[in-house]
Amino acid sequence: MFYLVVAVVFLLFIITWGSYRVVAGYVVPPAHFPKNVPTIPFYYTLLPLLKEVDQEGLWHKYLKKPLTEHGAVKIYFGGAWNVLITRPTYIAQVFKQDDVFLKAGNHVKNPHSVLALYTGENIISSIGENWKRFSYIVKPGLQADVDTTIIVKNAEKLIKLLLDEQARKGAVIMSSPLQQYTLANLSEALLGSSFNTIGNPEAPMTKLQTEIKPHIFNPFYLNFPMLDHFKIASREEARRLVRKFKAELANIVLSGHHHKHPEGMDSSHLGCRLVTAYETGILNRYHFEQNCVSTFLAGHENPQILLLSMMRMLAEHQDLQVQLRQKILDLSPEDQLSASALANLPLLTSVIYETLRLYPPISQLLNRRTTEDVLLGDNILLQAGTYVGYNGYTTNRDKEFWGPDAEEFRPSRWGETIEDINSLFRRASSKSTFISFHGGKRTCLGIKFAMTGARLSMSMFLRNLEWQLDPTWPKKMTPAGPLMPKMLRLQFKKLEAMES
Ligand code: HEM
Repeated sequence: MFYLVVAVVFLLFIITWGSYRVVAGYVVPPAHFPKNVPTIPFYYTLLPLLKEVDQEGLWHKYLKKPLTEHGAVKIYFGGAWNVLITRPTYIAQVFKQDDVFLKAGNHVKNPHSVLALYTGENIISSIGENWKRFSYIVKPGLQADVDTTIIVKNAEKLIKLLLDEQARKGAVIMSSPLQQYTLANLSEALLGSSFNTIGNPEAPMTKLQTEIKPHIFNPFYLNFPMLDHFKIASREEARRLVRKFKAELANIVLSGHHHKHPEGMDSSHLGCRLVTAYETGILNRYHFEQNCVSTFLAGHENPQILLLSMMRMLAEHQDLQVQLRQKILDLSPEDQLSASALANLPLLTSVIYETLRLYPPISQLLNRRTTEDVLLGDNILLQAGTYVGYNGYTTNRDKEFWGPDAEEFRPSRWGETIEDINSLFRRASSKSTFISFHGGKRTCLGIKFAMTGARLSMSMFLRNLEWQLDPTWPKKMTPAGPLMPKMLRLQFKKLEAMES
């Protein structure tokens, strides 16, 4: 009997200890993580699961103080503990020591997850020879001039759609029309095919995205990707949708583009380069699909979010909307639709940069892992294998660089002339105090397309429309994932130019 009791007690002890170790493995950071960096409580990551939250509200309550005081925190996200950094000098170090802080995308972190099936190995997530090969294919296509008449024509369609919606409902929820618009620009101007999205919510690319997104951004699986090891019915459905989406996207790019550019890899057209690379075996089917997906996501989501935030800012700052509209109308009608003339309009560029500074679409990114023990700054020791990421929302508001009003929307801080504005952009990027486009060797390759699209779109909107916030919009940001105004609702008025 005595031995039975001892055995039971021993067993209970082992079970309790084992469970504690498993739970503790999640709830507290690993022992080798730096002790001189504060820890964000584990439950922070679960808040979007428990109640309705707003990313900006969460930032003010939990992240702002420790991040501004220490420049780094330990945080649980994506099934692992990470060191999240924000101090510009730390970020500059990470961008510079790219091989020590090596990119580690979802396909490396959680290869079994639905997220990894979705994003996979592509130009954004890859490293080494694959990254060089993908860059060789994609970079010239993104650096070439695009046919801007496509963007103008799509903007005309969008404006009609917004006015119809306004007439029918008295206000417009902006995310879906802007997604349809940026998808049309991406497919027609960059890929040379057509997703046929504007005014067509049933278009396969829009519909599949709408179905996939709740699975991908489900905070439960984002935080506990290990659950994707199990055959859960909803996750199997998510896998089916992701596979369908990838196959359909690849087929649209292939069939929409076939033989349009006979010059193959000498072409500077992105769609042509991707298709030729696949047809000549430079890319296998997997890498072709994943690079189509990364182009699809980066190429439409970020521009969509930028337009959402910018329209919100101009709705909240009516004086600026009037001023910017006047600057555009002061240009000749041709220049109002010319990418180069608009690039020389200081106020337009400073409004875009200021929006991106305060509201970087990718506000937090945890996608690096140290390949060796390394000292971050003077005194934060990171062991090999530590996941590292950055929070651009905090870094872009660095008071030492941007001044005491760093949290205010003030486009004039960028300067009055286009030379001053561009020079501050370069200085802030090189000092890692403006990281909305990332930085260093892995800087965003789509800046030119994004800026051209944003300038032309704003010119078209301002020439034809006046807008304000719908007074019932609750001014909330998305709870997690890409940072944008949640369900932004605007009210539009048609301007005279439109009627003629
Ligand atoms: C406002 C618009 C945009 C913003 C704020 C933005 C931001 C970013 C950020 C933060 C990264 C780093 C991502 C990471 O490391 O995971 C990135 C990389 C990249 N972006 Fe963009 N992006 C924008 C538009 C675009 C567009 C329109 C394209 C066109 C397809 C594009 C293509 C890329 C590519 C190819 C990379 C990978 C560069 C590399 O690793 O070599 N981006 N972008």
